[in-house]
Amino acid sequence: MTSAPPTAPAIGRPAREDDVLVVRDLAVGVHGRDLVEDVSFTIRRRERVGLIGESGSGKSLTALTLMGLLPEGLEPSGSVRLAGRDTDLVGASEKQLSRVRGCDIGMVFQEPMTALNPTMRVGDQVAEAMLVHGTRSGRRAAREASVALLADVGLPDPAGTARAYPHQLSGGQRQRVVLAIALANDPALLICDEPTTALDVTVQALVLDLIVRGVQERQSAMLFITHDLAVVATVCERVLVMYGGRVVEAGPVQEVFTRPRHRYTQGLVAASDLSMTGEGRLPTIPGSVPPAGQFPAGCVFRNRCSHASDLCATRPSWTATGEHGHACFHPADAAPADATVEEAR
Ligand SMILES: Nc1ncnc2c1ncn2[C@@H]1O[C@H](COP(=O)(O)OP(=O)(O)OP(=O)(O)O)[C@@H](O)[C@H]1O
Repeated sequence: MTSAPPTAPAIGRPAREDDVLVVRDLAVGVHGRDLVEDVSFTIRRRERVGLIGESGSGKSLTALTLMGLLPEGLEPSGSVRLAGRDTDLVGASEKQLSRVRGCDIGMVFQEPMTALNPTMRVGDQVAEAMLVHGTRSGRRAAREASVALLADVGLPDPAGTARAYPHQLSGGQRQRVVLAIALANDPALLICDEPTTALDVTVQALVLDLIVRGVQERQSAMLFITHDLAVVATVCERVLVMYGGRVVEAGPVQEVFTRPRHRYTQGLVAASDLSMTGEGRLPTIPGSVPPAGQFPAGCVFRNRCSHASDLCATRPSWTATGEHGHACFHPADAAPADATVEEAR
């Protein structure tokens, strides 16, 4: 077994040339307490990574930090680097960040209406995204490309849809417009935060399919935030599990979901649709997520964990076998670790 210094668990893999996003020791603080802490991971080209955890785990704050969109008063620290950009996105100026957003990083959030301008035709909004970042020269070329892109995301009558205002479209159609805008400049990374949660169940699968197709065609990487483990199992190859503002487990989806090691992940999987057998009720994780700043010291999950011992009052180090790592003193199904912390980073 190898162990990390208790204050800085490493989550990730060896650095590689095809790393698109490298996040190191990311934290988000407010009034002297950390809402997100020690978050480190990498995403490679074409890789689709899920970020899961209950409400209040720190998923959205992590994503907002990557894009420089944290609300006023929240302080990021650590480092976020994108392939091809010299600047660290943590601490970058608004000018630098706005070049990255919409060009290197595309974004799809839960509620499409908040991402769209209600007073502008949707075709113009897609064209604008291309013009702002200079990937199309000339309004006419951008307009033509925007209609093609609206067709690409499966909108019927793309030329007619381009002339519509957001309120004239259904929720699923609006989210497809947002996806078209997010993909307009062939981003290196697409970040999706619960992109289908607000949609009618009948269109959820369609939008998921379009998202996956969109990133595959552009060879983009994706970070996909959701509560829904079944969705992660469908669209992602790798998963990060967050709890209490930290990543507690990470690895290939199939491995993490079939052989979870952290007791929190084990609870999430048992309580998810993945465990649905058609009989009886799913178990739940005892207790609830504490408010930010009220997680226990040491292992953040220990006050809800039936395996917790005195050891858990100290911070568990990050332990990895291959690409599957966890931070838990009493893991389930623990194979012997084979990676030192430096190797795992
Ligand atoms: N502006 C803020 N000021 C203070 N605390 C905040 C702020 N924004 C979020 N938090 C707190 O930080 C913690 C993490 O929030 P975050 O939104 O990242 O969780 P999440 O895992 O994305 O949850 P959900 O799935 O519900 O979106 C929560 O306890 C939340 O209340």
